[in-house]
Amino acid sequence: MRVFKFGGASVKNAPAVVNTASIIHANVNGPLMVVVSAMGKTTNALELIVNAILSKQDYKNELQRLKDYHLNITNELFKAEHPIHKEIITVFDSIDDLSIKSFSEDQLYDQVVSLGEILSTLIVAAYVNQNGDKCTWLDAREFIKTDSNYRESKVDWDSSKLAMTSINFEVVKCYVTQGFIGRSTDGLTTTLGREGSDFTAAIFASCLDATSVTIWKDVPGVMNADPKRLPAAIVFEELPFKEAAEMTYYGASVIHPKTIKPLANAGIPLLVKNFDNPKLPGTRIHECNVDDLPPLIVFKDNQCLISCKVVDYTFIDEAQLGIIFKALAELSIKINLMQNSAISFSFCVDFRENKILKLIESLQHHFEVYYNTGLTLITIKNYDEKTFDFYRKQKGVMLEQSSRSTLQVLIKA
Ligand SMILES: Nc1ncnc2c1ncn2[C@@H]1O[C@H](COP(=O)(O)OP(=O)(O)O)[C@@H](O)[C@H]1O
Ligand SMILES: N[C@@H](CC(=O)OP(=O)(O)O)C(=O)O
Repeated sequence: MRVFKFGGASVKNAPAVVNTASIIHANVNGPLMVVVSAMGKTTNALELIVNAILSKQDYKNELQRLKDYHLNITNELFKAEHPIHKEIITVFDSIDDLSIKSFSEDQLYDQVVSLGEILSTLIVAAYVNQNGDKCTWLDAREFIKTDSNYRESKVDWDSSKLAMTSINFEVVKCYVTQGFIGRSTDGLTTTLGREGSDFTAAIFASCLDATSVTIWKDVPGVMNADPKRLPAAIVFEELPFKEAAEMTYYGASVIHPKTIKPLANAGIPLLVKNFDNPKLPGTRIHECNVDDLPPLIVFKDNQCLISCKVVDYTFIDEAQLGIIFKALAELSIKINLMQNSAISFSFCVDFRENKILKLIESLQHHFEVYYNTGLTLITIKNYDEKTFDFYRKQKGVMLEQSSRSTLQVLIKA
């Protein structure tokens, strides 16, 4: 059994859905589990709608725009009498009901934002069937069981695996299901964190003991840098799980960071392939050794550098670090780079405004706090002399750190 995952770019408009269906067609004899994300930038649009509902602002225009976007796609793909148009309208109508229910902010977020994946999978499943291939729409929430930590839910692996024993590939060869979403024990829809559909593919693969996972992207495979940043980047034919895990940890957005662990633990290869050119070999991530990997460069934008300086010339010690780490843990903020001197501790984190302002406020009770935003963290794994010199000499370096294999520089662009 194999798992395919199609992201937002693979289903961003009608021709993209047709292309996705053609890739499914070539593999539909299965057994196949197809995981699909929301179309294009739908999740961002649904976030705007949730924010408008929460701040009691008008959300109807944005909702109409998103509804039109989906209905334009169904109008291009299906005849007027096809039931899909009505199904899509029903999903959009449900947002009005959700907006007046007494959910917490995060619960409301998950109930609304998860609808992007419901919409896309209804359309893809209907189109694959119209195309003459048999596939069954599967509600991922019946199988991906999570805790109640809305927006960033943790998977209950045992319950999910148990639920998946009812999936029968003898009866149905091809299922189409949603990435990114699950269900809590409270019975409400949950989400697994932004860009979490790759992770969903890994969960299904691990629980169903798949032979491989293929994630279909707009790039020819995993490259030694984001080709949008470095057009000369080269494609890896194969990569060890360890290298891929580290790349994602440093911020390479081509694969969601939680995807690698379940696959590596189960020994399930991860293939990254190009949806525009499925014949290209792509990248195979598996247990292997690759000698002489080229320097691997990861750019992580929207970084914030925070420096905590002691106020009375005490040296930075374990107690002071304890205060800083406790504040970070309470807000679930991950450090991307850190460095200490005698009287100050500096660290770099993703700039999520709400959380960071709360963090700074809490740290100001103990330290003089300085911070800079709008920074980019560049990580170069397996650097050579040329890349090492080049990135250290970038303009605006604010912090720099290197080990025997990895150089990190934080720059103000
Ligand atoms: N090392 C890398 N190799 C290939 N693509 C990368 C890399 N780092 C970042 N990317 C970016 O990842 C994008 C694909 O991921 P993403 O946009 O999340 O796809 P989707 O949402 O369709 O799943 C590419 O368009 C590319 O710009
Ligand atoms: N639609 C969700 C989940 C996801 O993984 O999307 P994509 O596969 O397009 O990155 C998001 O945008 O966060």
